[in-house]
Amino acid sequence: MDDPVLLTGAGGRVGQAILRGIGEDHEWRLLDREPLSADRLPPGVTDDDVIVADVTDTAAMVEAMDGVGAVIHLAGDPRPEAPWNSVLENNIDGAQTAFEAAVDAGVEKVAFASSNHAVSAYETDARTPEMYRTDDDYGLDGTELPRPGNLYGVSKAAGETLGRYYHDTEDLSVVCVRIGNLTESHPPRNYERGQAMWLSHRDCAHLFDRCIRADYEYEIVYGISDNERKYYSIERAREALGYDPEDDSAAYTLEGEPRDKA
Ligand SMILES: NC(=O)C1=CN([C@@H]2O[C@H](COP(=O)(O)OP(=O)(O)OC[C@H]3O[C@@H](n4cnc5c(N)ncnc54)[C@H](O)[C@@H]3O)[C@@H](O)[C@H]2O)C=CC1
Ligand SMILES: O=C1O[C@H](COP(=O)(O)O)[C@@H](O)[C@H](O)[C@H]1O
Repeated sequence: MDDPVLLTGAGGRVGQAILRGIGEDHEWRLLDREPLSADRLPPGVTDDDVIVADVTDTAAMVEAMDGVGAVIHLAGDPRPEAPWNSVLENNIDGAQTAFEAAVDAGVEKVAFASSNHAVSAYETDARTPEMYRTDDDYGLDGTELPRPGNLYGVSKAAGETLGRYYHDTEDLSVVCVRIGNLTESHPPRNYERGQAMWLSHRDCAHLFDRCIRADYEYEIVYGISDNERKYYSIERAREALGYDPEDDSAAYTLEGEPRDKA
């Protein structure tokens, strides 16, 4: 596809993992409410391609979407403990503004950054920590109802529902990626939950590349690496998007050391 991709929240952890991995593979328009320093821009992207704006600003969002082929919507409050006023404004209002602006501008597809916290209440006391281990069969595949464990998770479930609404009423192609736990270089240390839902930087970049390139209607997929410990299925991401991850937290010790060097 030749049209630029709008990436909101471009200066954050997920945005930078995407740009470092596939920054040279697409034309970009980058949006964040914080200015982006030159070291956060991929080669060929200049300040002219950067918009400093809040995702709740309708006029700025409509302008940012002009001529865009696809949107990766990451901007929001990522804190599991975030208070209601923040997730209401940044995550729910922000997502609604992004989807509506995409429709207004005739954008074809939107990838929405959802979260494991949209379903974290499935991790009951009776199921944990066993469900984080390889010898346990309990799993989620994206067809289950949301079951948030906090208000941040509620906001992500709301974003998924907004995506469903804009798909059904406006024919917008929407993929909701329930991202696990993104860390660089090694999985989260001494944290079984984090190792079960690890998303490496290169798998993150590849997954969102597939969100830009694949054809889909409405999808909910899990965004994790191919971890041996996983309780989230990545089959739908493979089938609908052509996701083919390379990493597995089992290649590291619980302390995060590569096993071939341990
Ligand atoms: N990092 C992770 O492991 C996970 C992240 N996610 C989701 O992915 C998205 C990105 O997360 P991170 O990169 O980790 O967060 P981050 O905090 O590192 O980056 C978020 C970026 O969005 C910008 N932003 C926040 N609110 C904004 C607003 N109202 N308008 C414009 N820009 C705004 C911030 O300035 C920041 O650059 C979030 O929606 C988060 O909920 C979901 C699951 C796991
Ligand atoms: O949605 C998110 O999830 C990850 C993993 O959650 P955690 O509670 O196990 O740390 C979190 O690190 C990230 O900040 C958040 O946006």
